[in-house]
Amino acid sequence: MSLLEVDDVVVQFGGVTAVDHAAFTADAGRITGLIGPNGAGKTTCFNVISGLQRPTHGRVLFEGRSVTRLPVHRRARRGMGRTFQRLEAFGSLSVRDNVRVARDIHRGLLGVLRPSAVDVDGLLERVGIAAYAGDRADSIPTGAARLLELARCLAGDPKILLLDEPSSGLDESETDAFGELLAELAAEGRAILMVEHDMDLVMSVCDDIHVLDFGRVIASGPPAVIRADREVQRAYLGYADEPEDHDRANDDTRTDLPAVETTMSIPAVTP
Ligand SMILES: Nc1ncnc2c1ncn2[C@@H]1O[C@H](COP(=O)(O)OP(=O)(O)OP(=O)(O)O)[C@@H](O)[C@H]1O
Repeated sequence: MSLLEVDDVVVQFGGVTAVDHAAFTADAGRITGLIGPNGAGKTTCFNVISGLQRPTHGRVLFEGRSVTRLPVHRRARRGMGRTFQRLEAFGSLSVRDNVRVARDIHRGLLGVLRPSAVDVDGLLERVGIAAYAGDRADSIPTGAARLLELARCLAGDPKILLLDEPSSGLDESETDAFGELLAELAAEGRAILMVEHDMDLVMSVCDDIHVLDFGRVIASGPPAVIRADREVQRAYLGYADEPEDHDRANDDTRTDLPAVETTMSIPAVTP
């Protein structure tokens, strides 16, 4: 049984079908990528999983039980943690206090009665932003703010981490360190489901990948399978059968993923 199961989910906004009978899973101890072109329905799926969006049809199962009708905070209590594309920290609080607040909110009344085992400074150290602990959250670089989001999420000790564009704003060495941290978090038994546009990161850290296009899951599998999938290549690049038309693919306005072109283009044919 998978920790998280998205079962035949449909989301309609008026006449727009944002998610179209999507079904996929995320397992404990594994890193799962949810990828797809802009507007494919990735964030809407995250909203359905975390409880911000009620699906028009379908279910979300967590640990084998439906959470489809549970509000956000009750899903969080069950062990679902989420970061957002837009940074959500309290700007006027220090980095350390932001994580403290996240930890205490998660624990609710219990937090007042019993000290938490979550070591806030240890968490800052772990995600690599201990140097900013005393700084106001709105004064730190974007990459550090992105890692603060992760620390705030980890403060609730989630069983699954739902990460929305977690590497945006990170430089190359920060992204490498971030990939290693994700692998460690998964090795501890957490499930990680991430929406991510950096294909180098996705292809190097994910165990499983689900590809959405126009709200439908068009492919699921390990990175090597996804990389070779012709429908995925078509969805991302606008071509699959005519590699000589690469320049035309570059003009495809639905493709804003330059990293994909280097990592997912059809391998050159050697004579
Ligand atoms: N609240 C809304 N009302 C109407 N349409 C919406 C709403 N939210 C999303 N959509 C539409 O649903 C579709 C899926 O959007 P969504 O943001 O989930 O895609 P995405 O894959 O996360 O895109 P991106 O990579 O650009 O963040 C898009 O066509 C979008 O315009």
